[in-house]
Amino acid sequence: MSANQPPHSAAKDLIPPPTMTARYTNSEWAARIKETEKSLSISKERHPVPRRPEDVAKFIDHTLLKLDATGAQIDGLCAEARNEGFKTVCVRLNFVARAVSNLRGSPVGVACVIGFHEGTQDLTEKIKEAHAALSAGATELDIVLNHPLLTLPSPSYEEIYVELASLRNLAPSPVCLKLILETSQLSPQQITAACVLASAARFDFVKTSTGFNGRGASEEDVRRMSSAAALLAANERDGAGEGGAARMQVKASGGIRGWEDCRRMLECGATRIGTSSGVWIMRELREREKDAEKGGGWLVGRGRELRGCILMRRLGVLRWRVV
Ligand SMILES: O=C[C@H](O)COP(=O)(O)O
Repeated sequence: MSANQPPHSAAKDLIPPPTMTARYTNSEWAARIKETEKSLSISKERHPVPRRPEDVAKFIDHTLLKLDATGAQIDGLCAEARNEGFKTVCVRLNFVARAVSNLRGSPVGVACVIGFHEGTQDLTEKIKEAHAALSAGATELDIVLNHPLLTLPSPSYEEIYVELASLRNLAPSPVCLKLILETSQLSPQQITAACVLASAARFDFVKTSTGFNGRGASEEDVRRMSSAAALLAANERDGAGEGGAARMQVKASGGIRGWEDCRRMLECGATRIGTSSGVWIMRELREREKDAEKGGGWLVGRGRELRGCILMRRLGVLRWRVV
């Protein structure tokens, strides 16, 4: 099956399964979340970052979610994704079938946003959208968390979990499920809570932002999400928690405009980048490669004083620039 074929052979006839029932009460969830927050230590690790454009491309969801996007723009997006070797194109439901048809025969997947961008649609609506997206051939679903339920004075953890588990039930692996937290709307503790619930519902990714509400991805949020995912997976291995069988990954999205933003997110532990600037990032990387070929070079260090240096030689002059 190619990556952009419907994940279920009979996806067109798929009947949405019944919604899941609650797993724990709100106070039981609250205790689990509190325990996770207590044991959470935010990693300062610098994750290895690829540099070659063709390697970076595999981390990128090439995204076009503007409400006024046209069919021609979606065709262009798909052509760019094919050329660059991006991981997926990320589009709204009305363009999934078009993107699938454009990308047939290529390894580029099609991600569809669900509940975009507020996240407050009821579960039936989200299930309908997810079902339609899968039937049209989406391979990944980026679902917006109903974040107002998490920010209530008494958060509705039960309701959030039922929603996530029901969507996972509708879209089992290998469909890749990402939960968009909209971190700009959440406190650090609420971000941890969302990670606990997503992991318990066996989501593949937690994702920072829609790009339509408040600030986008931040290093702090990505580090917190990545550390929480690692802790939850370790707890699961020890039989002590609610973590997914596999470690959840982190998608950074919103406001990632150039290579420097992209690099910082990968270094903090993101393994997927959602951006509408993918082509510019690739262009920038290629220009850097050309610079290096002209006689300069990249020196990347992890010394105490310098995080990394670019050695550039232009007209026989050596120049150092701290990055
Ligand atoms: O999901 C991805 C975001 O919508 C992309 O946001 P951006 O347009 O700020 O790159």
